[in-house]
Amino acid sequence: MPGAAGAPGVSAPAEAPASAEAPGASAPAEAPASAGASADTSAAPTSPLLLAEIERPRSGPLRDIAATLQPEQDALVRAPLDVSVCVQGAPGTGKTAVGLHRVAYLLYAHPRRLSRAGVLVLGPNPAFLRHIAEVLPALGESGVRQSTLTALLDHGPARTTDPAPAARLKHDPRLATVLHRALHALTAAPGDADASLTVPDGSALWRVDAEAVREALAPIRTAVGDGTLPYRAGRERFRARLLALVRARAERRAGPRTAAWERRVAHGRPVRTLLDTLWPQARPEDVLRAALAQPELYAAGLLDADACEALRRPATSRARTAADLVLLDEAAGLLAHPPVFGHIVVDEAQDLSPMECRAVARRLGAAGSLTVLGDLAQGTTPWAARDWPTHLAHLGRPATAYTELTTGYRVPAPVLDLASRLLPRIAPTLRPPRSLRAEPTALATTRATDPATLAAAVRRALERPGTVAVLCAEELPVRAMLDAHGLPPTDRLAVVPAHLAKGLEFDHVVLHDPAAVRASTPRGDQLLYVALTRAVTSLHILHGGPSPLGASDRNDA
Ligand SMILES: Nc1ncnc2c1ncn2[C@@H]1O[C@H](COP(=O)(O)OP(=O)(O)OP(=O)(O)O)[C@@H](O)[C@H]1O
Repeated sequence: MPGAAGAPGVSAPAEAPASAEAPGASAPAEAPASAGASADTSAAPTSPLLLAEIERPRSGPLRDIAATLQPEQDALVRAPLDVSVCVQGAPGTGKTAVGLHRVAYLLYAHPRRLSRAGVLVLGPNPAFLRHIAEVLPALGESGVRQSTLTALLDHGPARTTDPAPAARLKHDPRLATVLHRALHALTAAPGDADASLTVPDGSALWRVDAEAVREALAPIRTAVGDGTLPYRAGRERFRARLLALVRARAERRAGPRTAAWERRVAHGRPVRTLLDTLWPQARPEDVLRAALAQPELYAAGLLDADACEALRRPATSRARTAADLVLLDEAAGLLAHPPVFGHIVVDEAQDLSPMECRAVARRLGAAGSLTVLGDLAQGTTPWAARDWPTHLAHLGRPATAYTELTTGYRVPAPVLDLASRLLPRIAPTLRPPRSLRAEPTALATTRATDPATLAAAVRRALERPGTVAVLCAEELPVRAMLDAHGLPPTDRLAVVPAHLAKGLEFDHVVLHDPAAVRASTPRGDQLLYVALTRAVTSLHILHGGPSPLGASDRNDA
């Protein structure tokens, strides 16, 4: 393993361990706080260099932190390539930064293996990808694919939406079995395969009887049935077996055959017709359509009648929802394996559904490893992870090493302490984070949400250096309020709906109407937790009702 001096942009801090150890030894137990390594820098004085670096005003996207990487972060960055790591971390503990520096380090340490196998960084949305886009190039790495999951799956856009119950069901891992059964039903069971093969060849006719065809088909069908062979590869293997049977008969009577003869027979009409009967061509859409048209047929023992009804869609429907794209990917994965990567970083992993986790797992090579970054407390999707062991199993790496980070670099202490009041409700097993930065005047609250108060709060924030964001439930009404007061969006001022703020950070945040943010989604407490934890320097909360989380109204941000 190269020494600290070698890796470009990933130099070890003075206190860093000399060699990389896998953080944590095993998958987390049910209560993750007790498992693996955990952060506690309470004894270490905070270096002025580190504080200056964190507090340097933002003028653009996330920066590299190579010069001030902390020992607990460095150990994660340098975990060996064949070790998958899961980092549970409170907001602003440096998970994203760690994941990106790990990519740079691994590419430095294993250039040939990883440039051949490829590295993928998955983020929750395009705004997040823009936020992190500069880090890897700054560390000297430009060949890494950075993508959202939807863009990676590449099954086109969603054209409509599912009712909530149907969407939840479609993200349920039992749908993998439903699709598998639907595909399996497309092939005739060997017992039903009463088809023989007759191949005309000049003046000869080569016959393979139905019994021999059945025998050829059975083991291939079993391999596809138990998931060891993709469907399309099964069809080609069946074709090859049929060809071998015809060739054996022809060679017994007429001597050796040529490669051209083999090609002609393998792709000629008799073999093609038999294949289409016993092993028809299938597209992902066919599998999904079949499964949703008659869910009760394929979901027996898995889903009850109500669930089947919620899933049902006429076979003629061309509707395509976001969840359908994930199911199409599952079906496509049954037909043929997608290209794989040598290492995948999954950021905001807590928000993936089990079916989305499977889409990630499909793209990880057999020898590949994962860096899973997330926070159970920030799970805002209806299917967000409730615990890591289950999630890591869906990601195909149940034995992933687990680490919990609790030292907050981004968010000042008064703000992080306020947000942490939500933790007993949203993630009771997690330990509250501890901010590295005291910043006693970082938090202000005002009991008013009207446009004039909002504009005044924004103007006050703009007087200070750095970026300003208004976080809110809905973007357009807030933009209209600011426009009316001569405050259009600029390089320094953004209006961001809370559900798109995940992973982002701003020097100053004005949180407009937290009650509306909370009410905007069933996992409103989690969304509020995200919104409360985006500020590096100041958070000003404008609220209409009782003070959020019992914060006393103060106007000193
Ligand atoms: N060692 C460090 N030195 C300097 N800055 C750091 C360090 N660690 C983290 N930071 C800074 O803290 C901020 C938060 O980091 P990051 O976005 O990686 O946190 P996160 O855990 O992914 O947060 P979230 O859960 O909100 O997505 C960033 O500005 C990052 O550069």
